[in-house]
Amino acid sequence: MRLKQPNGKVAMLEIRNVSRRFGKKTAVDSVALEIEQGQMVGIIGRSGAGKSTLLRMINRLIDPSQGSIFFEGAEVSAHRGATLRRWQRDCAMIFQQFNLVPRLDVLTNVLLGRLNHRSTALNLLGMFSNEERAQAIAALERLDIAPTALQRAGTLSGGQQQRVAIARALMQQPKLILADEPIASLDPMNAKVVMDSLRDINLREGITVITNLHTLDTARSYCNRIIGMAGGKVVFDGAPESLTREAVRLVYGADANGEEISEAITSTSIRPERLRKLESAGSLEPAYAGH
Ligand SMILES: Nc1ncnc2c1ncn2[C@@H]1O[C@H](COP(=O)(O)OP(=O)(O)OP(=O)(O)O)[C@@H](O)[C@H]1O
Repeated sequence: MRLKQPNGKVAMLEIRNVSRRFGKKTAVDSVALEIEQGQMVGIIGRSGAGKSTLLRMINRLIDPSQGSIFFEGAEVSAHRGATLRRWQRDCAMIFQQFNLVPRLDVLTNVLLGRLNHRSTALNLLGMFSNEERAQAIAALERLDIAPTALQRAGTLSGGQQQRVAIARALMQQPKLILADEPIASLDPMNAKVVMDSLRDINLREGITVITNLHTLDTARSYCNRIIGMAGGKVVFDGAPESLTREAVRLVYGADANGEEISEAITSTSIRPERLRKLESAGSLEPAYAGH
């Protein structure tokens, strides 16, 4: 059965009372969410709040200890074999550390996004059609990195590697993109390029994007829905405008001195004015200023 949202729309992704335990530790605790097609969702929370574990369960990199996950009415958490591979094709994942094959060239890395679309025999032969190659080049052009196509992926900067990972995700022709801290290893300028690319894919193709973010202001700037997690539970779920100071405190709690966590601490900000302030305070290399 597919649940109707309060606005009458049908939820595309339903997470029904999902929990995940690791030994005695409950990483995700009875999470229930419904996400409509086309949303750009940011998941925020302190380190250890359960954000990665939640994304990994959606993609089935790990299994829930309890509860179930549905996508377009089918129970993702029960998929096995070919059905599971199809789901992992429909649900592309982007990681903080890019997860490219560094010794392979960029074009081949992007073509790897097609693997779950093809027969095992074709994959063993390692042959890609001209059409697939043209699609891969188009994906690289879209991300403005086509000139790197024949370079080894490992020689690219972090920002370029993440763009290759996004191009590879596009090659999967996914219905959903999950991004696990996609900008946590990037400088502010590259972080902006990567977030702009994800937003562009969300807006132009209508692909749902769910992304874990360490930085509150990035979630506010790019997402139309923010989910706040603390201690494995969802403690906030709403539009960026309703993420009040009180809600932020609920998500991030208090620091060791009992003081409220300021928004600056949860921010690497990709806004120029903040960069200038950080630079003049001596906490940022001048090279980042002006982006
Ligand atoms: N494979 C695992 N084995 C044991 N404990 C785990 C495992 N994966 C996660 N945990 C624990 O589950 C909790 C939630 O971890 P998770 O990585 O989901 O948090 P997070 O919010 O994504 O944090 P971060 O932002 O640091 O990645 C943490 O206490 C973590 O130590």
